[in-house]
Amino acid sequence: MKKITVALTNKHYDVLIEKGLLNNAGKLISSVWAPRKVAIVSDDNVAPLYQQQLADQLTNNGFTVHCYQFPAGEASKSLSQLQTLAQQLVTDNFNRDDGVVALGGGVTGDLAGFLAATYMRGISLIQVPTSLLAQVDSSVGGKTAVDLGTTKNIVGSFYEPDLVLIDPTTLKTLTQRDLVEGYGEIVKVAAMTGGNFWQLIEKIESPTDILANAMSLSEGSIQFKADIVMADEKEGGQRQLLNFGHTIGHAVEALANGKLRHGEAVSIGTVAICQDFEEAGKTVAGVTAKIRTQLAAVGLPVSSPLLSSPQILDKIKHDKKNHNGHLNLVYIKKIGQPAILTVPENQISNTLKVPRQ
Ligand SMILES: NC(=O)c1ccc[n+]([C@@H]2O[C@H](COP(=O)([O-])OP(=O)(O)OC[C@H]3O[C@@H](n4cnc5c(N)ncnc54)[C@H](O)[C@@H]3O)[C@@H](O)[C@H]2O)c1
Ligand SMILES: O=C(O)C(=O)C[C@@H](O)[C@H](O)[C@H](O)COP(=O)(O)O
Ligand SMILES: [Zn+2]
Repeated sequence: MKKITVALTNKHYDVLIEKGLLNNAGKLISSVWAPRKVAIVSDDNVAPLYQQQLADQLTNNGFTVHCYQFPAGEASKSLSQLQTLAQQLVTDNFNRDDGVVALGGGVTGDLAGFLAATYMRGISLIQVPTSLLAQVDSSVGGKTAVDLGTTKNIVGSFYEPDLVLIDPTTLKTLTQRDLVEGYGEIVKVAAMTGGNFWQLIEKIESPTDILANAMSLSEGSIQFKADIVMADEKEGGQRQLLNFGHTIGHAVEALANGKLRHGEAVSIGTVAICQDFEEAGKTVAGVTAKIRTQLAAVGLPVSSPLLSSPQILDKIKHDKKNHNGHLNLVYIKKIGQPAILTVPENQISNTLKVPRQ
Protein backbone atom coordinates (compact mmCIF):
# COMPACT_ATOMS: atom_id res chain seq x y z
CA MET A 1 0.00 0.00 0.00
CA LYS A 2 1.27 3.50 -0.85
CA LYS A 3 0.90 6.11 1.92
CA ILE A 4 1.25 9.87 1.42
CA THR A 5 0.91 11.96 4.59
CA VAL A 6 -0.43 15.50 4.36
CA ALA A 7 1.04 17.29 7.39
CA LEU A 8 -0.50 20.71 8.05
CA THR A 9 -0.12 23.20 10.91
CA ASN A 10 -3.21 22.02 12.78
CA LYS A 11 -3.76 18.47 11.52
CA HIS A 12 -2.30 15.70 9.42
CA TYR A 13 -3.92 12.90 7.48
CA ASP A 14 -2.96 9.97 5.30
CA VAL A 15 -3.81 9.28 1.68
CA LEU A 16 -3.75 5.50 1.17
CA ILE A 17 -3.57 4.06 -2.35
CA GLU A 18 -4.01 0.37 -3.12
CA LYS A 19 -5.97 -1.88 -5.45
CA GLY A 20 -8.85 -3.51 -3.55
CA LEU A 21 -8.63 -1.04 -0.63
CA LEU A 22 -12.43 -0.72 -0.51
CA ASN A 23 -12.61 -4.31 0.83
CA ASN A 24 -10.65 -3.16 3.87
CA ALA A 25 -12.24 0.28 4.30
CA GLY A 26 -14.07 -0.46 7.57
CA LYS A 27 -10.87 -1.36 9.38
CA LEU A 28 -8.94 1.56 7.91
CA ILE A 29 -11.66 4.04 8.86
CA SER A 30 -11.73 2.54 12.40
CA SER A 31 -8.08 3.48 12.75
CA VAL A 32 -8.96 7.21 12.56
CA TRP A 33 -12.59 7.31 13.78
CA ALA A 34 -14.16 5.84 16.94
CA PRO A 35 -17.53 4.18 16.23
CA ARG A 36 -20.11 6.83 15.36
CA LYS A 37 -23.01 7.61 13.07
CA VAL A 38 -21.79 7.97 9.47
CA ALA A 39 -23.51 9.40 6.38
CA ILE A 40 -22.14 7.91 3.16
CA VAL A 41 -22.88 10.48 0.43
CA SER A 42 -22.81 9.32 -3.23
CA ASP A 43 -24.42 10.24 -6.50
CA ASP A 44 -26.94 7.91 -8.16
CA ASN A 45 -24.32 6.34 -10.48
CA VAL A 46 -21.86 5.45 -7.73
CA ALA A 47 -24.34 4.48 -5.00
CA PRO A 48 -25.60 1.26 -6.67
CA LEU A 49 -22.01 0.21 -7.41
CA TYR A 50 -20.16 0.78 -4.13
CA GLN A 51 -22.33 2.26 -1.38
CA GLN A 52 -23.60 -1.03 0.08
CA GLN A 53 -20.10 -2.52 0.10
CA LEU A 54 -18.77 0.44 2.09
CA ALA A 55 -21.85 0.47 4.35
CA ASP A 56 -21.31 -3.24 5.20
CA GLN A 57 -17.64 -2.57 5.92
CA LEU A 58 -18.54 0.23 8.32
CA THR A 59 -21.39 -1.66 10.00
CA ASN A 60 -19.11 -4.65 10.60
CA ASN A 61 -16.70 -2.31 12.37
CA GLY A 62 -19.28 -0.87 14.75
CA PHE A 63 -20.49 2.22 12.85
CA THR A 64 -24.17 3.19 12.39
CA VAL A 65 -24.60 3.92 8.70
CA HIS A 66 -27.00 6.15 6.74
CA CYS A 67 -26.75 6.12 2.92
CA TYR A 68 -27.61 9.33 1.05
CA GLN A 69 -27.91 9.72 -2.73
CA PHE A 70 -28.15 12.75 -5.01
CA PRO A 71 -28.49 13.10 -8.82
CA ALA A 72 -25.14 12.69 -10.64
CA GLY A 73 -23.64 15.71 -12.39
CA GLU A 74 -22.16 19.17 -11.85
CA ALA A 75 -25.66 20.67 -11.41
CA SER A 76 -25.79 18.96 -8.00
CA LYS A 77 -22.90 21.11 -6.75
CA SER A 78 -25.56 23.60 -5.65
CA LEU A 79 -26.84 25.33 -2.52
CA SER A 80 -30.20 23.59 -2.96
CA GLN A 81 -28.58 20.11 -3.01
CA LEU A 82 -26.50 21.13 0.01
CA GLN A 83 -29.70 22.10 1.81
CA THR A 84 -31.35 18.75 0.95
CA LEU A 85 -28.40 16.80 2.37
CA ALA A 86 -28.10 19.01 5.46
CA GLN A 87 -31.82 18.45 6.12
CA GLN A 88 -31.24 14.69 5.93
CA LEU A 89 -28.50 15.01 8.57
CA VAL A 90 -30.91 16.97 10.79
CA THR A 91 -33.69 14.38 10.28
CA ASP A 92 -31.29 11.56 11.16
CA ASN A 93 -30.11 13.45 14.27
CA PHE A 94 -26.46 13.78 13.28
CA ASN A 95 -24.40 15.70 15.83
CA ARG A 96 -20.84 17.02 16.10
CA ASP A 97 -19.38 13.63 17.01
CA ASP A 98 -20.64 12.00 13.80
CA GLY A 99 -19.11 11.93 10.32
CA VAL A 100 -19.57 12.22 6.56
CA VAL A 101 -17.91 9.91 4.01
CA ALA A 102 -17.79 11.28 0.44
CA LEU A 103 -17.89 8.21 -1.84
CA GLY A 104 -17.70 9.24 -5.49
CA GLY A 105 -16.16 11.64 -7.99
CA GLY A 106 -15.13 15.27 -7.58
CA VAL A 107 -18.71 16.52 -7.49
CA THR A 108 -19.44 14.26 -4.51
CA GLY A 109 -16.18 15.20 -2.78
CA ASP A 110 -16.78 18.94 -3.19
CA LEU A 111 -20.46 18.79 -2.21
CA ALA A 112 -20.22 16.30 0.69
CA GLY A 113 -17.00 18.00 1.79
CA PHE A 114 -18.76 21.38 2.01
CA LEU A 115 -21.66 19.68 3.79
CA ALA A 116 -19.23 18.36 6.42
CA ALA A 117 -17.49 21.75 6.62
CA THR A 118 -20.71 23.62 7.34
CA TYR A 119 -23.04 21.20 9.19
CA MET A 120 -22.96 22.31 12.85
CA ARG A 121 -19.93 24.42 11.75
CA GLY A 122 -17.96 21.30 10.93
CA ILE A 123 -18.19 17.53 11.41
CA SER A 124 -15.59 14.91 10.51
CA LEU A 125 -14.98 14.03 6.87
CA ILE A 126 -13.38 11.13 5.00
CA GLN A 127 -12.88 11.14 1.23
CA VAL A 128 -13.25 7.88 -0.75
CA PRO A 129 -12.75 9.04 -4.38
CA THR A 130 -13.97 6.73 -7.15
CA SER A 131 -13.33 8.75 -10.35
CA LEU A 132 -9.87 9.28 -11.86
CA LEU A 133 -10.18 13.03 -11.41
CA ALA A 134 -10.99 12.62 -7.73
CA GLN A 135 -8.21 10.03 -7.21
CA VAL A 136 -5.54 12.31 -8.71
CA ASP A 137 -6.72 15.71 -7.49
CA SER A 138 -9.99 16.69 -5.79
CA SER A 139 -10.00 14.31 -2.79
CA VAL A 140 -6.80 15.84 -1.37
CA GLY A 141 -6.11 19.39 -0.21
CA GLY A 142 -9.39 20.38 1.39
CA LYS A 143 -10.99 22.58 -1.27
CA THR A 144 -14.75 22.04 -0.93
CA ALA A 145 -17.43 24.12 -2.64
CA VAL A 146 -20.66 24.47 -4.57
CA ASP A 147 -21.35 26.54 -7.69
CA LEU A 148 -23.81 29.43 -8.09
CA GLY A 149 -25.37 28.80 -11.47
CA THR A 150 -22.42 28.45 -13.81
CA THR A 151 -19.99 30.33 -11.55
CA LYS A 152 -17.68 27.57 -10.35
CA ASN A 153 -16.78 26.82 -6.72
CA ILE A 154 -17.86 30.26 -5.61
CA VAL A 155 -19.28 29.32 -2.18
CA GLY A 156 -16.96 27.02 -0.31
CA SER A 157 -14.39 26.40 2.35
CA PHE A 158 -10.98 24.85 2.96
CA TYR A 159 -11.87 21.72 4.94
CA GLU A 160 -9.40 18.87 5.13
CA PRO A 161 -10.51 15.24 5.52
CA ASP A 162 -9.29 12.88 8.27
CA LEU A 163 -8.35 10.19 5.73
CA VAL A 164 -8.40 9.60 1.96
CA LEU A 165 -8.85 6.04 0.65
CA ILE A 166 -7.99 5.49 -3.02
CA ASP A 167 -8.90 2.16 -4.62
CA PRO A 168 -7.91 2.27 -8.34
CA THR A 169 -10.05 -0.81 -9.11
CA THR A 170 -13.15 1.42 -8.93
CA LEU A 171 -11.95 3.14 -12.14
CA LYS A 172 -12.97 0.05 -14.14
CA THR A 173 -16.66 1.01 -13.93
CA LEU A 174 -16.15 4.56 -15.27
CA THR A 175 -17.33 5.37 -18.79
CA GLN A 176 -14.44 6.11 -21.15
CA ARG A 177 -15.36 9.81 -21.18
CA ASP A 178 -15.30 10.01 -17.37
CA LEU A 179 -12.00 8.16 -17.14
CA VAL A 180 -10.25 10.26 -19.78
CA GLU A 181 -11.54 13.50 -18.29
CA GLY A 182 -9.44 13.02 -15.15
CA TYR A 183 -6.34 12.75 -17.31
CA GLY A 184 -6.62 16.53 -18.02
CA GLU A 185 -5.60 17.22 -14.40
CA ILE A 186 -2.75 14.68 -14.62
CA VAL A 187 -1.18 16.33 -17.68
CA LYS A 188 -1.57 19.68 -15.87
CA VAL A 189 0.61 18.31 -13.05
CA ALA A 190 3.10 16.50 -15.30
CA ALA A 191 3.73 19.64 -17.37
CA MET A 192 4.72 21.42 -14.15
CA THR A 193 6.77 18.61 -12.60
CA GLY A 194 8.61 17.41 -15.70
CA GLY A 195 11.19 14.65 -15.02
CA ASN A 196 10.05 11.04 -14.58
CA PHE A 197 6.40 11.97 -14.30
CA TRP A 198 6.40 13.75 -17.66
CA GLN A 199 8.26 10.78 -19.18
CA LEU A 200 5.51 8.47 -17.92
CA ILE A 201 2.89 10.73 -19.57
CA GLU A 202 4.77 10.59 -22.87
CA LYS A 203 4.28 6.80 -22.87
CA ILE A 204 0.49 7.04 -22.48
CA GLU A 205 -1.26 6.78 -25.81
CA SER A 206 -4.77 5.53 -25.02
CA PRO A 207 -7.44 5.24 -22.29
CA THR A 208 -6.24 1.63 -21.74
CA ASP A 209 -2.76 2.96 -20.91
CA ILE A 210 -4.33 5.33 -18.37
CA LEU A 211 -6.04 2.43 -16.58
CA ALA A 212 -2.91 0.30 -16.67
CA ASN A 213 -0.89 3.09 -15.02
CA ALA A 214 -3.58 4.36 -12.63
CA MET A 215 -1.56 3.64 -9.44
CA SER A 216 1.51 5.57 -10.60
CA LEU A 217 -0.57 8.41 -12.05
CA SER A 218 -2.43 8.84 -8.79
CA GLU A 219 0.71 8.59 -6.67
CA GLY A 220 2.65 11.14 -8.77
CA SER A 221 -0.20 13.64 -8.93
CA ILE A 222 -1.15 13.39 -5.25
CA GLN A 223 2.47 13.65 -4.07
CA PHE A 224 2.92 16.87 -6.07
CA LYS A 225 -0.37 18.27 -4.75
CA ALA A 226 0.32 17.23 -1.14
CA ASP A 227 3.74 18.94 -1.16
CA ILE A 228 2.18 22.19 -2.38
CA VAL A 229 -0.75 22.04 0.05
CA MET A 230 1.65 21.45 2.96
CA ALA A 231 3.59 24.58 1.97
CA ASP A 232 0.56 26.80 1.27
CA GLU A 233 -2.77 25.31 2.36
CA LYS A 234 -4.94 28.41 1.88
CA GLU A 235 -3.53 29.47 -1.51
CA GLY A 236 -1.60 32.54 -0.42
CA GLY A 237 0.99 31.90 -3.15
CA GLN A 238 2.44 28.60 -4.35
CA ARG A 239 -0.91 26.73 -4.29
CA GLN A 240 -2.03 28.91 -7.20
CA LEU A 241 0.13 26.61 -9.37
CA LEU A 242 -2.51 23.86 -8.96
CA ASN A 243 -4.79 26.18 -10.91
CA PHE A 244 -2.65 25.93 -14.08
CA GLY A 245 -5.04 25.69 -17.04
CA HIS A 246 -8.03 26.74 -14.92
CA THR A 247 -8.23 30.50 -15.63
CA ILE A 248 -9.39 29.88 -19.20
CA GLY A 249 -10.59 26.34 -18.32
CA HIS A 250 -13.16 27.42 -15.72
CA ALA A 251 -14.40 30.18 -18.07
CA VAL A 252 -14.91 27.68 -20.90
CA GLU A 253 -16.55 25.19 -18.50
CA ALA A 254 -19.01 27.89 -17.37
CA LEU A 255 -19.83 28.92 -20.94
CA ALA A 256 -20.39 25.27 -21.95
CA ASN A 257 -23.29 25.11 -19.52
CA GLY A 258 -22.81 21.47 -18.51
CA LYS A 259 -21.67 20.20 -21.93
CA LEU A 260 -17.99 19.97 -20.95
CA ARG A 261 -16.62 17.96 -18.02
CA HIS A 262 -14.21 19.82 -15.70
CA GLY A 263 -11.15 17.86 -16.88
CA GLU A 264 -12.07 18.49 -20.53
CA ALA A 265 -12.27 22.23 -19.84
CA VAL A 266 -8.89 22.09 -18.05
CA SER A 267 -7.42 20.37 -21.11
CA ILE A 268 -8.68 23.17 -23.37
CA GLY A 269 -7.55 25.84 -20.87
CA THR A 270 -4.06 24.37 -20.51
CA VAL A 271 -3.42 24.30 -24.25
CA ALA A 272 -4.87 27.81 -24.71
CA ILE A 273 -2.69 29.47 -22.05
CA CYS A 274 0.43 27.63 -23.26
CA GLN A 275 -0.28 28.83 -26.79
CA ASP A 276 -0.65 32.47 -25.65
CA PHE A 277 2.55 32.41 -23.60
CA GLU A 278 4.49 30.61 -26.31
CA GLU A 279 3.42 33.20 -28.89
CA ALA A 280 4.55 35.93 -26.47
CA GLY A 281 7.96 34.24 -26.14
CA LYS A 282 7.51 33.44 -22.43
CA THR A 283 7.22 29.67 -23.01
CA VAL A 284 9.87 27.69 -24.90
CA ALA A 285 8.85 26.99 -28.52
CA GLY A 286 7.29 23.56 -29.04
CA VAL A 287 5.93 23.08 -25.49
CA THR A 288 2.30 23.69 -26.51
CA ALA A 289 2.53 21.08 -29.26
CA LYS A 290 3.97 18.52 -26.79
CA ILE A 291 1.16 19.07 -24.29
CA ARG A 292 -1.52 19.13 -26.99
CA THR A 293 -0.23 15.83 -28.40
CA GLN A 294 -0.45 14.05 -25.03
CA LEU A 295 -3.96 15.33 -24.31
CA ALA A 296 -5.29 14.57 -27.80
CA ALA A 297 -3.76 11.06 -27.75
CA VAL A 298 -6.35 9.90 -25.20
CA GLY A 299 -9.23 11.79 -26.87
CA LEU A 300 -9.38 14.95 -24.77
CA PRO A 301 -10.56 18.16 -26.48
CA VAL A 302 -7.71 20.63 -27.01
CA SER A 303 -9.65 23.58 -28.41
CA SER A 304 -13.19 24.96 -28.32
CA PRO A 305 -15.31 27.49 -30.22
CA LEU A 306 -16.13 28.89 -26.75
CA LEU A 307 -12.66 30.50 -26.72
CA SER A 308 -14.20 32.99 -29.19
CA SER A 309 -17.22 33.74 -27.01
CA PRO A 310 -17.68 37.47 -26.30
CA GLN A 311 -18.49 36.57 -22.64
CA ILE A 312 -15.20 34.77 -21.96
CA LEU A 313 -13.36 37.77 -20.48
CA ASP A 314 -16.18 38.46 -18.08
CA LYS A 315 -16.04 34.84 -16.83
CA ILE A 316 -12.24 35.03 -16.46
CA LYS A 317 -12.58 38.03 -14.13
CA HIS A 318 -14.35 35.75 -11.56
CA ASP A 319 -11.14 33.72 -11.22
CA LYS A 320 -10.12 33.41 -7.56
CA LYS A 321 -6.55 34.38 -8.46
CA ASN A 322 -7.85 37.92 -9.07
CA HIS A 323 -6.48 40.24 -6.36
CA ASN A 324 -6.99 44.02 -6.29
CA GLY A 325 -7.72 44.20 -10.00
CA HIS A 326 -4.73 42.04 -10.93
CA LEU A 327 -4.98 38.46 -12.18
CA ASN A 328 -2.28 35.91 -11.40
CA LEU A 329 -1.76 33.77 -14.49
CA VAL A 330 -0.06 30.39 -14.10
CA TYR A 331 2.08 29.32 -17.06
CA ILE A 332 5.14 27.17 -17.72
CA LYS A 333 8.47 28.47 -18.99
CA LYS A 334 9.23 24.93 -20.16
CA ILE A 335 8.15 21.41 -19.17
CA GLY A 336 8.95 21.15 -15.45
CA GLN A 337 9.19 24.91 -14.80
CA PRO A 338 5.96 26.62 -13.73
CA ALA A 339 5.71 30.35 -13.05
CA ILE A 340 3.16 33.06 -12.28
CA LEU A 341 2.66 36.34 -14.16
CA THR A 342 0.57 39.10 -12.56
CA VAL A 343 -1.41 41.13 -15.08
CA PRO A 344 -3.76 44.11 -14.50
CA GLU A 345 -7.35 43.08 -15.20
CA ASN A 346 -7.73 45.67 -18.00
CA GLN A 347 -4.77 44.15 -19.87
CA ILE A 348 -5.88 40.52 -19.71
CA SER A 349 -6.97 40.36 -23.33
CA ASN A 350 -3.48 41.47 -24.43
CA THR A 351 -1.87 38.56 -22.57
CA LEU A 352 -4.57 35.94 -23.10
CA LYS A 353 -5.76 36.20 -26.67
CA VAL A 354 -9.42 35.91 -25.71
CA PRO A 355 -11.93 36.15 -27.19
CA ARG A 356 -10.12 34.36 -30.02
CA GLN A 357 -10.61 36.08 -33.39
N1 LIG B 1 -11.69 20.19 -4.69
C1 LIG B 1 -10.74 20.13 -5.59
O1 LIG B 1 -9.56 20.30 -5.29
C2 LIG B 1 -11.11 19.81 -7.01
C3 LIG B 1 -10.11 19.47 -7.92
C4 LIG B 1 -10.46 19.15 -9.22
C5 LIG B 1 -11.81 19.16 -9.59
N2 LIG B 1 -12.76 19.47 -8.68
C6 LIG B 1 -14.19 19.40 -9.02
O2 LIG B 1 -14.50 18.04 -9.28
C7 LIG B 1 -15.61 17.96 -10.18
C8 LIG B 1 -15.31 16.99 -11.30
O3 LIG B 1 -15.06 15.71 -10.73
P1 LIG B 1 -15.40 14.39 -11.53
O4 LIG B 1 -14.87 14.51 -12.88
O5 LIG B 1 -15.01 13.24 -10.70
O6 LIG B 1 -16.98 14.52 -11.68
P2 LIG B 1 -18.16 13.63 -11.11
O7 LIG B 1 -18.09 13.50 -9.65
O8 LIG B 1 -19.42 14.19 -11.70
O9 LIG B 1 -17.86 12.20 -11.76
C9 LIG B 1 -17.95 12.04 -13.17
C10 LIG B 1 -18.98 10.93 -13.50
O10 LIG B 1 -18.42 9.68 -13.14
C11 LIG B 1 -19.34 8.95 -12.33
N3 LIG B 1 -18.54 8.07 -11.47
C12 LIG B 1 -17.66 8.43 -10.50
N4 LIG B 1 -17.00 7.34 -10.06
C13 LIG B 1 -17.47 6.28 -10.76
C14 LIG B 1 -17.16 4.90 -10.80
N5 LIG B 1 -16.17 4.38 -10.06
N6 LIG B 1 -17.86 4.10 -11.65
C15 LIG B 1 -18.82 4.62 -12.45
N7 LIG B 1 -19.13 5.92 -12.49
C16 LIG B 1 -18.46 6.75 -11.65
C17 LIG B 1 -20.15 9.99 -11.62
O11 LIG B 1 -21.38 9.47 -11.22
C18 LIG B 1 -20.29 11.06 -12.72
O12 LIG B 1 -21.35 10.73 -13.57
C19 LIG B 1 -15.85 19.36 -10.70
O13 LIG B 1 -16.95 19.92 -10.02
C20 LIG B 1 -14.58 20.11 -10.31
O14 LIG B 1 -14.79 21.48 -10.13
C21 LIG B 1 -12.43 19.79 -7.41
O1 LIG C 1 -6.55 22.17 -5.19
C1 LIG C 1 -6.33 23.23 -5.82
O2 LIG C 1 -5.83 24.21 -5.29
C2 LIG C 1 -6.71 23.34 -7.24
O3 LIG C 1 -6.69 24.42 -7.80
C3 LIG C 1 -7.10 22.09 -7.96
C4 LIG C 1 -8.02 22.32 -9.15
O4 LIG C 1 -7.81 21.22 -10.04
C5 LIG C 1 -9.50 22.33 -8.81
O5 LIG C 1 -10.26 22.36 -9.99
C6 LIG C 1 -9.97 23.38 -7.84
O6 LIG C 1 -11.25 23.06 -7.35
C7 LIG C 1 -10.08 24.74 -8.44
O7 LIG C 1 -10.22 25.64 -7.42
P1 LIG C 1 -10.70 27.15 -7.59
O8 LIG C 1 -10.14 27.78 -6.36
O9 LIG C 1 -10.14 27.71 -8.87
O10 LIG C 1 -12.19 27.11 -7.62
ZN1 LIG D 1 -9.34 21.25 -11.57
